[in-house]
Amino acid sequence: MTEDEVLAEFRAAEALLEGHFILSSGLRSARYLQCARVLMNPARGARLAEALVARLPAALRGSIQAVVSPAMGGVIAGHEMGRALGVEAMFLERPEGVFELRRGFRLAPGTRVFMMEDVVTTGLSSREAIAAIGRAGGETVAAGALVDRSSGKADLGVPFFPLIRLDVPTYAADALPPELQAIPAIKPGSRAAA
Ligand SMILES: O=P(O)(O)OC[C@H]1O[C@H](OP(=O)(O)OP(=O)(O)O)[C@H](O)[C@@H]1O
Ligand SMILES: O=C(O)c1cc(=O)[nH]c(=O)[nH]1
Ligand SMILES: [Mg+2]
Repeated sequence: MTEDEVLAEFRAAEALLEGHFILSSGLRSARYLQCARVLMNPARGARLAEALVARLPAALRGSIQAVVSPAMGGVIAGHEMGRALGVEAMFLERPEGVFELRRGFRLAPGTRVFMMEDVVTTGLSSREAIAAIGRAGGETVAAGALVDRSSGKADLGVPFFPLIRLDVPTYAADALPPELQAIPAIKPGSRAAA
């Protein structure tokens, strides 16, 4: 699947939003990739996961033993990656503020994990997820995301395979351009405000 074909899936899902958004990191942006709208169509989610799996080096692909993803945004993306890779998919959640495996999910020591996100902006959520996988005994051998909007800046500490890379500007809350200052901000994600 080409970058244009992936973007066409996002457009068809009405997932390319414009406005004034408060991101998980607290940064602001005039654009938001609403992956939940992409993944609400199971066939579309499966197509995108298969496209990402097809991009993984064969040796890596064959070595992955589990997919782990950070809730909420990563849950469906991770589940579809598990289906495409033929391995189990689990998710991390943070009801007490720090990502952990719950619900009986567990990793045998040394399990080779693919960490799957929906979107990477600063990479903080991904790094927190990878740290939680390590605490649970797993080894994150690579990470993926539907979208890397970090402009190539996010360093996850493991090989990273985004389906598409987008260059989308972000701004500190006290350095907004006039067009964003003029619009009320909304916060679509679920991380508690800092
Ligand atoms: O790279 P980062 O700067 O960490 O930003 C990306 C993260 O932000 C969003 O999640 P959010 O924290 O909004 O919560 P959600 O997944 O529960 O919607 C998204 O799902 C990623 O997890
Ligand atoms: O950084 C984020 O929180 C974020 C950006 C984006 O475009 N989409 C999303 O779901 N989260
Ligand atoms: Mg998230």
